[in-house]
Amino acid sequence: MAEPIRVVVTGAAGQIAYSLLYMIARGEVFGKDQPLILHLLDIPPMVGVLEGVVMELADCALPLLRQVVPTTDPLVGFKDVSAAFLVGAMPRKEGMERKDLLSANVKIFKVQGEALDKVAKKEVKVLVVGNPANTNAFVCANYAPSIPRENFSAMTRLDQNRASAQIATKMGVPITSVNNIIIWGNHSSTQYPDAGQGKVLVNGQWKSIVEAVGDNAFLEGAFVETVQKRGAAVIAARKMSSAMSAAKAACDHMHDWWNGTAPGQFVSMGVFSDGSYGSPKDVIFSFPVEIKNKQWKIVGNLPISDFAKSKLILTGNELQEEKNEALSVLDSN
Ligand SMILES: NC(=O)C1=CN([C@@H]2O[C@H](COP(=O)(O)OP(=O)(O)OC[C@H]3O[C@@H](n4cnc5c(N)ncnc54)[C@H](O)[C@@H]3O)[C@@H](O)[C@H]2O)C=CC1
Ligand SMILES: O=C(O)CCC(=O)C(=O)O
Repeated sequence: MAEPIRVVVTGAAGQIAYSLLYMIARGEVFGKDQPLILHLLDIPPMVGVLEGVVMELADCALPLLRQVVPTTDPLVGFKDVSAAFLVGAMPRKEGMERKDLLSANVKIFKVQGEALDKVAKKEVKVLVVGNPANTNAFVCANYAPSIPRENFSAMTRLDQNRASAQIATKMGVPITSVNNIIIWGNHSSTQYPDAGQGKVLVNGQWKSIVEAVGDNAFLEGAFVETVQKRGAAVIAARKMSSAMSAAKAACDHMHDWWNGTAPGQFVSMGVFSDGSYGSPKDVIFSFPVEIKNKQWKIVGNLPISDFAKSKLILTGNELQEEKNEALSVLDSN
């Protein structure tokens, strides 16, 4: 069997981590033959809860889990890690937009970027889940200059999964019969869920979603809005934000980064923009990517409708504004 790798989950005493840790430790991300040392990072007031999580992980009796390292010190939490799930942050409450969390949360990602820079493996893959995820990932990368920028990403996979589930329901097919739906831009209500390149398996044949659904008003209206507002709908219903589905999406994201995407299939990830598709450069923008040998590549030359272009501009502008605001918060500290 391979040597164990070290994987850190921040916000390890929180609700997403409660589902996420189990999925990782079962081997659902890095493989069923990859032993793991899990680092659990949270803040001092959560030490008691963290102890409970450590007890439960032991009681799960998981064969791949070789050691658990609970800590409140980022320099211990990030030491020698190969993969980092940055979940720990303040979640929004009903009535807030995710960007309302900016001033509180960007400071966390500055400290964590600095710690990653000092003690993580240089090839570490970093997935930012804590909101506002795109801008937090931007901040984290900026404070970790010795780690390649390509190693930082933000999670829009939950939005992709939500969008695929909407289409599967509409078409009455299993979720495995839907692929290549794209989430463009920010993990916020300006994101653009785009079914334009998507495919659906109907009666044994892969067809374009646009043709199979045959309802543009739906694809440009209710479908987009449902996905954009799904996080808020879950908060309104549960009085807490999405957790089980967020944990599953984080596993999907890191799994595909680690293991690659199937030929012809792409997934959505927030990554540093190179200006593709008219997006602003140097913000963390969600694009369709293909992954090989643990390296992602933006899928190029996809046809984009005028409707889609206008949506991409909107979400790109928001990311540019968030980036400026984050930089001014950090400057004033
Ligand atoms: N990108 C996405 O699709 C999604 C993002 N989220 C975001 O994920 C974040 C976490 O959500 P939940 O687990 O539900 O929240 P939670 O409140 O249950 O847990 C957050 C945990 O982070 C810890 N924490 C706070 N500051 C920390 C720091 N500096 N270092 C380490 N840990 C720290 C807290 O003590 C707490 O244990 C929120 O920002 C939420 O908005 C949630 C769902 C989906
Ligand atoms: O919506 C939020 O602010 C928290 C959870 C989240 O990001 C989501 O469910 O998409």
